[in-house]
Amino acid sequence: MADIHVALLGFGTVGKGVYETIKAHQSRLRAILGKNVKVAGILVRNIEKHTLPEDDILLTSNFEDILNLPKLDVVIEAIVGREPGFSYLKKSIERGCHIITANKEMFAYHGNELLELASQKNVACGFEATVAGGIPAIQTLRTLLNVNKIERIEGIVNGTSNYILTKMREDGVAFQEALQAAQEKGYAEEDPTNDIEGYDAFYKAMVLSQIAFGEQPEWQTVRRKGISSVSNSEIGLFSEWGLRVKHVISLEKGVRGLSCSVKPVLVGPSHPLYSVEGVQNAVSIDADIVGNITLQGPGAGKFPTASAIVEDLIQLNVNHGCYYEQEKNVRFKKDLHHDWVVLTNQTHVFLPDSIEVAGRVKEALFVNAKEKDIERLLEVYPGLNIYQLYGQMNKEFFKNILLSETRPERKVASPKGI
Ligand SMILES: NC(=O)C1=CN([C@@H]2O[C@H](COP(=O)(O)OP(=O)(O)OC[C@H]3O[C@@H](n4cnc5c(N)ncnc54)[C@H](OP(=O)(O)O)[C@@H]3O)[C@@H](O)[C@H]2O)C=CC1
Ligand SMILES: N[C@@H](CC=O)C(=O)O
Repeated sequence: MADIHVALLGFGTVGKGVYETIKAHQSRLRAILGKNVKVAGILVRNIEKHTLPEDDILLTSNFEDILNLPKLDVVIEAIVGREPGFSYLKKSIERGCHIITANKEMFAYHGNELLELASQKNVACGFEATVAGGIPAIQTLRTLLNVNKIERIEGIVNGTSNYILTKMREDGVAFQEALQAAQEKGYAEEDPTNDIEGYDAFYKAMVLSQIAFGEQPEWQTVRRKGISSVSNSEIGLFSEWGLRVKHVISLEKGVRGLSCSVKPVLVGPSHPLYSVEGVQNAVSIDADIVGNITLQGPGAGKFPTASAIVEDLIQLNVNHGCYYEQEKNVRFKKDLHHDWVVLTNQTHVFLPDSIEVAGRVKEALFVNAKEKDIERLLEVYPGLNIYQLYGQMNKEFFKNILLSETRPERKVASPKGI
């Protein structure tokens, strides 16, 4: 039986997950592909760190050794950052290899160029693992929603942030402790700045935007905020009110063109993202024919990510080179009003008439306003913490908050040991 020769660039959490998955599922892969999948070479930064269970795999820190392998069909990239991943994948395509990547930062910058080059060279490019770990969001958009026009995408796409926020709320642990646990579990990047400051989610939003809308918003117009400023006391207060802090990306065509935000928001129990907890991610897609589809599953980690990559391996053959680029969607919607919670921190805040106050509880103002009015407010009062509210700000909502406020002892989760 013939072999498919694969090279792995990177042998960390993801690379090892792919290797072990290929080994453990060889007979299934053989049954689907009619070929054995053989790992022929592995590229790492520092070979001293690694030992391989098989002798016939080339382990190297020199990419040229990989390119010079006598037989090479697919190059799977799971290293960190824009370079050298991009250059390595370009060279792999030029050699005539199919490529698969998990590297969202690199793909947000260079995805189009790689897809174009792959199509010229008649090879395929898989990138399922770049967004939301094991959830098949990319293939759903790429191959299953072609007649539908995508109107809006909303999602929790960073496993580390969701894991940290859940741990802080459920166990009262401090931010740093929760982050360390996420690193130990292989969810967070080696340098977790991208995870906690919202860059990782931003890159994933750009990849989604490209396939859903055929374009990306101007990067500098995107409001990006991570979770590093969310405190245990805020989480405790919101939790008393029945609300959860979630880090959410939102992509939509509005009157001001394609808009995108990446930020922590408040989610009420009636909203589908409320129950997405721990390392789970969710991608919620609104399309004109089908309506809403919400995909939920593990958003990071060794095997969920390996699952996305190995499924891409199957798609290379089944769906060779298929890439449907969404036409630029020219649907315009009204600039909508949203609900927001403004934590004034005792600052006296003057609100313009365009911001309607629905309620006030102690230092929190509950308002209804357009995003641009909130942006203007933040320009005047940069110190305010403002959360968009997902869920309904109705009578029941305020009744619950007022009830929680009149309870004799208010318990606010605080970091352990503080
Ligand atoms: N962890 C996760 O849950 C997910 C990660 N991803 C993405 O997958 C990629 C890999 O992530 P992960 O496995 O967690 O990262 P790790 O830090 O665990 O592993 C990175 C691997 O890449 C190798 N490497 C780094 N730089 C170079 C270089 N310049 N040349 C050759 N090899 C290099 C490292 O070599 P060495 O071992 O010698 O240091 C290591 O084996 C990242 O882009 C990440 O964003 C995507 C989805 C989920
Ligand atoms: N660090 C990322 C890994 C998956 O993309 C995350 O936490 O989501």
